[in-house]
Amino acid sequence: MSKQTMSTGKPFIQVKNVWQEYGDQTVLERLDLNIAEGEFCTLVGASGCGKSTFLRMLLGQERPSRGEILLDGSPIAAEPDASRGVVFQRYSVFPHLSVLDNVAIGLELPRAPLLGRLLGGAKRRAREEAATMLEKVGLGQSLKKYPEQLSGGMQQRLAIAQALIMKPRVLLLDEPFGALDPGIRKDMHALLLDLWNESRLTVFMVTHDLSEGFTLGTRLMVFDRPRMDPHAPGAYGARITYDIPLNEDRRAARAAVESLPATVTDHLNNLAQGAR
Ligand SMILES: Nc1ncnc2c1ncn2[C@@H]1O[C@H](COP(=O)(O)OP(=O)(O)OP(=O)(O)O)[C@@H](O)[C@H]1O
Repeated sequence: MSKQTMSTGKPFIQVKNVWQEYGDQTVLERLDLNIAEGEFCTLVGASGCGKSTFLRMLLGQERPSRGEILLDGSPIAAEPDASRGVVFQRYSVFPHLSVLDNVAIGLELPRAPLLGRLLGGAKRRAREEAATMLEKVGLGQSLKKYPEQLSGGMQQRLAIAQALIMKPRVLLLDEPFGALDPGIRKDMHALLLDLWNESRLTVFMVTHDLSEGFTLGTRLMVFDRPRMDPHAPGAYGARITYDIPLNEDRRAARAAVESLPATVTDHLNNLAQGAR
């Protein structure tokens, strides 16, 4: 499927009347979404309105209290599996493994569950595959280093390589660049778009940076709590109050921000700032 003509066929992911409640706190309510394969969804909204909760449900780490999420027409697996990769804001790499081993281990463990590590030719192939992926994310010169010897941006490149080596169909990113300097973030945007452009990867990315959301996304989703009862703060959950399709062309995405009514952009900016 070309990224230029996002599929209009059967949705890849269907979110049907999904709610998430913890005790008497409703965090999310009535989420209804259809997502085509290859879409790049950016998720913004005030702190605590359930964006990470939504990602955890997509990952299969949590089940919705009500409703269902379908992937290719079937209920999403109840546990994380190789079809979905995840990158968090804080580096989730293994500190005691080299850069190369951090990526190769993802290939080795599932293929050799008893031994833990592959041997001989299979091991060599896994390491070659890992090295190629690391080259792609710009870490080809750092294969023997350890995570503590890498900068923050390099560690996030490593985390992305670790997720992508498993060839997931869905990549979940929870504020992956939140801890990085602005210059490094720009490099990371370019890297992520390159990786996305050359794959059918469907991306969900939480960000507190609205311009990042508009720059990267083909679709921007705003989480907000439109109803609030001061006497029962947990009574109502957040919903997706804006679901804005963005053009493939990045410049057009920027134009979309400019063409929004000022009241909408002000509201979105307030939400994004409230989230910091
Ligand atoms: N396992 C849980 N048990 C109880 N409450 C939870 C649980 N997970 C999340 N919550 C609550 O759900 C709400 C939403 O949390 P979540 O982390 O999804 O928000 P968020 O939009 O990602 O926030 P932020 O932008 O600050 O990361 C919060 O009030 C949080 O305390």
